[in-house]
Amino acid sequence: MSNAYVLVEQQGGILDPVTAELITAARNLGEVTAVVVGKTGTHTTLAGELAAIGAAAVIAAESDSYDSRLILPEVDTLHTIAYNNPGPIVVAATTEGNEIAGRLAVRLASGVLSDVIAINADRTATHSIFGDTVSTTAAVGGSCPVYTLRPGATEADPIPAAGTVQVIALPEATAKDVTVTSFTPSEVAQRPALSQAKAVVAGGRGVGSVEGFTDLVEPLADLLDGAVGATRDAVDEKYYGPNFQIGQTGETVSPDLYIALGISGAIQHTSGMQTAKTIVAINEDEDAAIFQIADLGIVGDLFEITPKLIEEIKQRKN
Ligand SMILES: Cc1cc2nc3c(=O)[nH]c(=O)nc-3n(C[C@H](O)[C@H](O)[C@H](O)COP(=O)(O)OP(=O)(O)OC[C@H]3O[C@@H](n4cnc5c(N)ncnc54)[C@H](O)[C@@H]3O)c2cc1C
Repeated sequence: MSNAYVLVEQQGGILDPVTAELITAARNLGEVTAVVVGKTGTHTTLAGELAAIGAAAVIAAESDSYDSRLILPEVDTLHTIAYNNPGPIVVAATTEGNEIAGRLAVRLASGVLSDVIAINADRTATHSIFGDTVSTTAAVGGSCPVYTLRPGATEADPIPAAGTVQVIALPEATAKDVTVTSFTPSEVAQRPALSQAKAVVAGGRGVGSVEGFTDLVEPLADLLDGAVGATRDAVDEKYYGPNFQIGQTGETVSPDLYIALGISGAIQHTSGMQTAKTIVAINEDEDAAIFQIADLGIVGDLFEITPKLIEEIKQRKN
């Protein structure tokens, strides 16, 4: 049977849920080998989970110096493995994943398809383009085609597999490596990450101020155990941080529930959230474009409606 490689997304030995999506998508291409690149011993906490979500084999390339290196450990490892035993490679379409994919494709003389939403058995892949209004299918050449898969686009379908572990040496850093000399972790939010949240409450320019976010958007998100998002205009107005921007030039989210407060529904925003399962919009303009994709639309003043909604949810929770 043909094989496919998946680069495992993990932080300090904790598996990122996107890995299950990568394995599900890669299964169309063949038996999946999950590749763990990290600090010495990382695979010991991950191997069982990787088998449970469908890795037929796990290859771990680990080194004590991993934390002080960027990108090249993953590129070197996947290059070595795929050079010796060619097969398609699937990584997450993150900033790092896209860079790894580009470098790998050059080294392996294969094509790369970025930000795909599905991978097909014939090695073609599906893109969603023009603000997610059109789907296209693209083919890619080479014996080790590289795909970056958009997080949240594929529903994880874990089918347990053998997960046979093999540990290989991670080459030590050379003069080509970027070495991290100091590291300050970013502040960890109490709320779930936007890309993983089951519920997202997003505010737009209509929220009107920083206080609009802290008094209305955040409390509603917290009641739903959800994440907070924002439009670019809300970010540009400095109502909320740029890390929370949703849309073409921000995050793409696919939650079960998306609540849009004071958001007009510009295509650059909706391209990042229109795959949400249920969309609720509150906007005082009945012609706002967001209502075209909303499952439930409320025409009215968000400053009147949101506090009532918060109160109602609180009462039902008690
Ligand atoms: C290249 C490019 C990339 C872009 N990328 C992104 C992106 O990634 N993400 C993104 O979001 N945008 C992006 N944009 C910007 C996008 O085009 C829109 O300008 C933006 O999404 C609009 O944000 P908004 O809905 O908050 O603001 P507006 O369009 O100004 O809408 C505000 C809405 O709030 C409503 N409102 C006002 N007051 C109230 C109230 N009291 N109660 C209820 N409703 C009220 C209004 O009726 C209005 O519909 C991009 C633009 C370009 C050109």
